[in-house]
Amino acid sequence: MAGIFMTDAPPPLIPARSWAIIDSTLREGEQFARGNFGTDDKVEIARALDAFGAEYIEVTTPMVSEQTRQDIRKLTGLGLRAKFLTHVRCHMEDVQRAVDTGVDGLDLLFGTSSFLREFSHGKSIAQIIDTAGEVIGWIKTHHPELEIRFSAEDTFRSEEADLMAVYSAVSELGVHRVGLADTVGVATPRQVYTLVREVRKVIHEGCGIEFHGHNDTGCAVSNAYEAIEAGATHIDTTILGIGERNGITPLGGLLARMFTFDPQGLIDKYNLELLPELDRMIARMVDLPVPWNNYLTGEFAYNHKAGMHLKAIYLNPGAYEAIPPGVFGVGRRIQAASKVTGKHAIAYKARELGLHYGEDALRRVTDHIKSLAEQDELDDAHLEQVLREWVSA
Ligand SMILES: CC(=O)SCCNC(=O)CCNC(=O)[C@H](O)C(C)(C)COP(=O)(O)OP(=O)(O)OC[C@H]1O[C@@H](n2cnc3c(N)ncnc32)[C@H](O)[C@@H]1OP(=O)(O)O
Ligand SMILES: O=C(O)CCC(=O)C(=O)O
Ligand SMILES: [Mg+2]
Repeated sequence: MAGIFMTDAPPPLIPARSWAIIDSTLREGEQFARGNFGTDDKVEIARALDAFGAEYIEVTTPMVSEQTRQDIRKLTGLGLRAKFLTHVRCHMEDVQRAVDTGVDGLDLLFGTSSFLREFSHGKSIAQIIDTAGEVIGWIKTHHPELEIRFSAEDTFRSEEADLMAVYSAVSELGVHRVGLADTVGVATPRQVYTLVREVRKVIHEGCGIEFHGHNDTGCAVSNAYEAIEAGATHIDTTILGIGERNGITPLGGLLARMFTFDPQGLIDKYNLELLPELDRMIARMVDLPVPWNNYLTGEFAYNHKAGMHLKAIYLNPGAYEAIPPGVFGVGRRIQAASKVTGKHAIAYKARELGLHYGEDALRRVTDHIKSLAEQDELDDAHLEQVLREWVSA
């Protein structure tokens, strides 16, 4: 057994240092149905993400309103360690407004699918490349200190030849990162893996690759994982996954997935025990509960109930847990008094109370508890009462 990770851990397949989080709760999260953060909320979110250790915080474009522009200035003036990026259209006016906000970089985007070319901005691929040249050239001349990312919005419904033309053009213009966005959540993990590998071939060596994945078909976490496996360097997340429609890769889901490959790397990089606070903070701000089955922090994410599980859990929690909850600041709940319980769990509970049963008595009290629980769940007090009554029966 190797420490808290229960097994002779294999060497990490994907080192945590090979990728970074761009948390977009303050951008994509503002596009969530109930994401309407005031200035104080934004400051609280940014400070919490910074305390957690998020490498980047993405904020909404200053084009939204004068208040948004002032809020960005306030956030970038907080002196946080996390870098701020603002998400702007690949458009001169937007960029010129954005460079004044104190951010560390600009996340440019331009839709490349036929849907967005026809129904959003109306530009051809050649016009997109020309505009990108003008905009990126201007930023590099006037603000060489800024990180520049260029994303082909709706990447996974775009023609591959168009994508390669756009990505190689912006790479030659010297962007720091290119973005692949699964804007409508339609990509499969294999498509994400393949496309990231293809994009890597047409961009310069030091160019990062960012992945942004929506969760419409339930693949946002798997797709982010495949992107990393294929060589992506940055993943967009939001706290609780909030975003347009049903949202994007949740921070907690990404952490859970990646923890299994390099636990120590994640522990070194982030203050993981702050995750429950982050989830609760956003739940409060959007006035919704943390989902019961939320990754790591949901009320029942670490609830153990079946007798076969409980027997093993008491001996070694790793038998039925991939990730030790304590690392993420959460506890486990052992639900021993249910109809699906078994004698080992009951014996364990009894021992905790200093009670001991012979084998026959243990079988009988277990069956009694199972039949009581058929009618209604027993709470701990009721279980204790039954165990005490039956030991002397
Ligand atoms: C998938 C995503 O999440 S992308 C990010 C989405 N984020 C946002 O929309 C940020 C919040 N948006 C806003 O506040 C507003 O939409 C603004 C300020 C950006 C623009 O507002 P308006 O000028 O009123 O335009 P409106 O929102 O109705 O339409 C979108 C405009 O952006 C243009 N556009 C869309 N994508 C791009 C792009 N990548 N580069 C340049 N222009 C673009 C459209 O052509 C349209 O402009 P048009 O009226 O000249 O055709
Ligand atoms: O800029 C990006 O890469 C992502 C934009 C976005 O939110 C999306 O495409 O869903
Ligand atoms: Mg999005």
